[in-house]
Amino acid sequence: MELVLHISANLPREKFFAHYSYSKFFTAPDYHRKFPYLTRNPLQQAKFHFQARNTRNRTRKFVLLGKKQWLRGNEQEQGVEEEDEDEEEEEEEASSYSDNGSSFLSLSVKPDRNMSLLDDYEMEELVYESDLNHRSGYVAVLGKPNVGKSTLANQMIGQKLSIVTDKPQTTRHRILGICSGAEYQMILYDTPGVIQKKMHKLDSMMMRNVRNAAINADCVVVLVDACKMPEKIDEVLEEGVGDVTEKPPILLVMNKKDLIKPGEIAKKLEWYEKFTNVDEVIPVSAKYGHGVEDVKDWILSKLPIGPAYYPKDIVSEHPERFFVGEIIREKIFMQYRNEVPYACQVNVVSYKARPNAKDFIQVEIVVEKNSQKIILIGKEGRALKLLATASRLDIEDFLQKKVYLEVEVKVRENWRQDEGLLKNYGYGGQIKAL
Ligand SMILES: Nc1nc2c(ncn2[C@@H]2O[C@H](COP(=O)(O)OP(=O)(O)OP(=O)(O)O)[C@@H](O)[C@H]2O)c(=O)[nH]1
Repeated sequence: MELVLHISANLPREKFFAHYSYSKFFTAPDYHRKFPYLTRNPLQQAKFHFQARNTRNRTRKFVLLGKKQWLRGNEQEQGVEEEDEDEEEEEEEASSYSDNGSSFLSLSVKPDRNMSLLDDYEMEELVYESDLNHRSGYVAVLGKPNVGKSTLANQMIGQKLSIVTDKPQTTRHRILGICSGAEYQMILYDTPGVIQKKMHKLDSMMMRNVRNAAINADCVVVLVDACKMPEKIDEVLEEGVGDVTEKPPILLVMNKKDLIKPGEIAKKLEWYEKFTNVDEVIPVSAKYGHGVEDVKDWILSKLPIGPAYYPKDIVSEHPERFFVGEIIREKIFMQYRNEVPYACQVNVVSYKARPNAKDFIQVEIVVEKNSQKIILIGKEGRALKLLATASRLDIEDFLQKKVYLEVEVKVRENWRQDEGLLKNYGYGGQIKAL
C-alpha cells in the first residue's frame, strides 16, 4: 500500500528539502526552486506519493522512494499532511524495508531502463517518451589530468557542475551531468583524470571509479590536449575500458584547439586518425564552446533508441551539499599554492535548512599535517576568512539563497592512504545518504 501525502502549495522548498539528502538539482526557476523533485532512490525501501502545486497553480504528483523515517515525526511541523487511511499498516510495511544506520547510494550502477525513473505525471506529460526516435544513454568522459574534461562536460550541460582549475586532478568524484534535448538524453560521467603514478590509495580508488564509469557507458569520449605532442591513448583506454570485451564506440576529442595554429590542428588530427584505434577524431575548444555541438552530434549517433532515464529538467543526481563541498574545494585550489590543495578534503558535516534564518552549513577541511593547517588558517585566521567568504558568495549564487557558512580545519594524518576514511569521504564510488 502506498502512503499519499499532500504538500501545501506554499511549503518552502528548504523545509521540505531537509527531509532527504538524495535530491535533484533543477534549473527551472519558479517551480523547481520551490519543490525539489522527489524521485527514484536506488534503495527503494518505501514509496511515497506527494502532490504539490506550482506557481502557475498546476498540480503535480511526486513519488518519493525512500525511507519512511525521513518524514516520520516531523510531518505536521513541516507542513506536510498525511492523507492515509491505514497508517499503521503502512508504517509496518515501510519499517520492514528500512535499516537504521546511514545508507549508501551507488553512483556506478546504471539503472534498468525498464524500471521507469519517471513518475505518472511525467509519463503523461512527456509525450516524446513514446517517440521512436528518442535516444538516451551513458557517456564516459576519459582523459589525462588537465585536458579539459570538466570544461567540456560543463559546456555540454550548459552550466557549471564540475570544478575547473588550472591544476591537474581537481576532479575527484565522478559528476553525473545530464544533458537533455527534446529528442535525447546523455548522461555524462566526468571522471577523475587518469593517473599514471599511483601515489596514494586515494588515486587507486579514483581509478576504480573511472573504470566503473566506462563499463557502464554506451560510448566513450577520450580527451587529449591539442598543445601536447600527439601520443597514443592506449593507456587511457586500457585504464578506462581495458577489460571490457565489447568496447563501446570511442570518440577522440582534441581539446584546446584555440591554443594552436590551424595548420598544426590538421597535422595532429591526421596523426590521431592514423595511430589511434578510435571511431572518430573531433578538434574542439571546450573553453570557448567551439566544436562542442559536433561532439554532441557524435554521441547522439551512438546512443541507443530509448526513453529518458531522468526527467528532462534534471542536470545532475548529486545532492546539493555535494556541490557545496566542490565549490569550497575550487576556492582552495584558487587561493593556496603547491601541495596544500591536494592534501585537502572538504566534508560538509551539516547542512541545516532553516525556514526563518539563513541555511546553516558546517564544513570541515581535512589536511594531512599541522603545517598545512597553519597555512590554511593564515595569520590571525585571515586566509581562512577569505576562503570562507569567497566560498559563501559562490554557494549563495549556486543555491540562490543566503547561507551561514562555518569552516573548521582538522588534521588527519595520511588520510589519503586510509581506505576506511576514503570510503567515508565518498571515494568508494558511492555517496552517503544521510
Ligand atoms: N585555452 C583553453 N583552455 C582550456 C580549454 N579547455 C579547458 N581549458 C583549461 O584547462 C584547464 C583544465 O581544465 P579542466 O576542465 O579542469 O580539466 P580536467 O581534465 O577536468 O582536469 P582534471 O580535474 O585534472 O581531470 C583549465 O584551466 C581550463 O580552463 C580549451 O578549450 N582551451
